[in-house]
Amino acid sequence: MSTIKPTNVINPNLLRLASMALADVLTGTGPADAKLGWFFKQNRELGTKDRAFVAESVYGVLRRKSFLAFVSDGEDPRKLLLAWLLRVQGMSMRDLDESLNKQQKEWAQEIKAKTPDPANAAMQADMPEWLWETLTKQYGEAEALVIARSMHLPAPLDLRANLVKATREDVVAKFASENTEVALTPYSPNGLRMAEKVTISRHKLFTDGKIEVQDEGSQLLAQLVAPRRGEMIADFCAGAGGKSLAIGALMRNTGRIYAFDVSEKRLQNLGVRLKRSGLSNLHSQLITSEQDPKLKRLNGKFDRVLVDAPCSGLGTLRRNPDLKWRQTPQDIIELTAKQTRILTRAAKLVKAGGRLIYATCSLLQEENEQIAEAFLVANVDYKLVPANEILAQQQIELDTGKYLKLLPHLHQTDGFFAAVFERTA
Ligand SMILES: C[S@@+](CC[C@H](N)C(=O)[O-])C[C@H]1O[C@@H](n2cnc3c(N)ncnc32)[C@H](O)[C@@H]1O
Repeated sequence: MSTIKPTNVINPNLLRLASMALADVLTGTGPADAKLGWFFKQNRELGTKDRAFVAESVYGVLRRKSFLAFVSDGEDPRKLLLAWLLRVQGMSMRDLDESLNKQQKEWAQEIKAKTPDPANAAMQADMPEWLWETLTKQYGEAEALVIARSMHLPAPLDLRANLVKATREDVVAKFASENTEVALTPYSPNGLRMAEKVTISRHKLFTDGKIEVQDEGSQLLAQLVAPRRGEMIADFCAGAGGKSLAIGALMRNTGRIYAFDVSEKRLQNLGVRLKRSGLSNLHSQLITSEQDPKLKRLNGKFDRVLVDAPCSGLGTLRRNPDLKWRQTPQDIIELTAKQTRILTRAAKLVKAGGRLIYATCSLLQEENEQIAEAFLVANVDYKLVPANEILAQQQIELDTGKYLKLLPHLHQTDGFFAAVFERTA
């Protein structure tokens, strides 16, 4: 839904700046969020509203790029931006009249006149051909289209109450006292969903560590790990610690969590979040790869090992729409090989009777079911534990079968997949 108020925001200079930011992002040479961060550093004079406009328009164009390229006859960022305002945001020529020069007004007329062929499903889905074909093979055309379209909308802002410092009720009461509308997430017992986007990073609840930003789906993965107090847990691909922190809180700061990752920068971010969280049961450890010799002494030591594997991220297109244009079929082949290597190594860390949880934020069977099934064939000392049974034990009413499979249009979360294996010997 548009938050842009044309009359008080858009002006020719802002359109120019947004086009520049978009041009940079469209080079595809790096993630959109990093490119935008760099752009804002170069343009420090931009105020909050102007930044919001630039970010919203860049992400808006990325979500609908193939449709917008069709109606604007190419990938000129100035035309794409105009097309987004007119054809996606529903602005009229009158709304934009004072912001456009003569040439832009001519472009706008042309953009308004073009209509794509309604039978072109890949354009309706707004995906590259290879991805659209893969999804239709997997889900059938009708469901693939619903999934693709659900990714055209931005994600809501989800929070997790940090049980070490506050209950969900405390957090709701605080927001209510400020007249900030917030709903309880339907599945995660500790989650909250903001009715509107707010700048949460300066809110006292956030700076005090009583809340964290975390998609409800990601919170559910921590629930699927089902850690018990006092246990030894490994988060093998911990990144900036979204799931490690949620697991630590579920354990009420008892036991020990090892947060491994190959990225020093991500582990540094985890350190900042860890300080705010008040947890003292989390130990982060940089590794060189899944074969790092440091891991050897930990073989067979863990009750739970989570592998939140590096993946295509195609389940997060609401937040990272650039991924659908940046990923290639070759990337998927390389990722699946890496996922298998990481899962195979991480499995050695699990003790007999312990569990290994494999998770991705991908929509593709190649990265999900196929990895899980091949793992079970190659590792006869593991058996599958149905995800629906684990969630039911946690009093979470969510049954997606033996695997956890979350989709935005069904669960209002990012797209996630998870499989749980138990070590039998
Ligand atoms: C999906 S992200 C993890 C997100 C994180 N678990 C969270 O909840 O915020 C995948 C992570 O795997 C890490 N990674 C990539 N290759 C790895 C490897 N060989 N061993 C361990 N971690 C790896 C990446 O640096 C990245 O942080």
